[in-house]
Amino acid sequence: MNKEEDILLKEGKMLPVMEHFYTIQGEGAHTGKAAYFIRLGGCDVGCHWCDVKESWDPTLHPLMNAEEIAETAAKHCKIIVLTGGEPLMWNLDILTSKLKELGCTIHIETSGAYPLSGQIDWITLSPKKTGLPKEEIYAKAHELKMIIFNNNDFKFADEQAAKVSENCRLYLQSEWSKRDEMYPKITDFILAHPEWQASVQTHKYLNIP
Ligand SMILES: C[S@@+](CC[C@H](N)C(=O)[O-])C[C@H]1O[C@@H](n2cnc3c(N)ncnc32)[C@H](O)[C@@H]1O
Ligand SMILES: Nc1nc2[nH]cc(C(=O)O)c2c(=O)[nH]1
Ligand code: SF4
Ligand SMILES: [Mg+2]
Repeated sequence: MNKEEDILLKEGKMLPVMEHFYTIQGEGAHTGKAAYFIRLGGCDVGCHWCDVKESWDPTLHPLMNAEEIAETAAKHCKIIVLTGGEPLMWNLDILTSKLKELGCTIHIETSGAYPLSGQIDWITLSPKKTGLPKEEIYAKAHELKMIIFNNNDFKFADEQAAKVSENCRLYLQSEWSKRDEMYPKITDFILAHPEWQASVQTHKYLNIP
């Protein structure tokens, strides 16, 4: 990245966009709703099971004008999901203020490993041991979505749940390749701890993006 691009990124005027698409939210509290997804490149959290590793290197994704991407998204629908990669690596101020001006509700999918920026209406926090959330985001999260890859992840889920607000919804989602092994365990866990709910990556069953 050259100096000029670096400045535009810091100001949030340009963002590395890996892909943007209109689909149905597959996970969490808003499952089943039409939403426009904007997937930003760049992540250094390093989950070995990440289902979008192609997003990690931000230099592989074209820089797009933040206001233009907002306009494109808002033409399709009014629920916009910012994801990645790790969307909070970037300054989201310009993108989100344009989306707000266009009447959108803005959701974010984040590990919380970087400081919050922009105007966000719904925060889905999915903490990772390899890059723990910044302390400030716990109180602001609307849903906590813990990925269960192995048995130790139930303990990590409980520890993270102790840090969010009382109103925050709590979800357990199996890591996709472990779903046959982990959903029976998630079921038992939820029956014993009914404050938790199950989240399934429904878009993968529907064969949609
Ligand atoms: C690809 S991440 C991008 C947003 C952000 N970096 C994060 O991790 O929250 C979007 C969501 O997918 C989840 N996820 C990623 N890979 C997964 C997998 N193999 N199985 C289940 N969920 C996965 C993440 O935990 C996160 O909730
Ligand atoms: N349909 C659909 N729903 C999703 N919810 C969170 C996703 C993500 O990758 O952040 C995602 C995704 O990639 N597709
Ligand atoms: S934090 Fe999100 S994008 Fe980054 S590696 Fe983990 S799941 Fe993938
Ligand atoms: Mg996904």
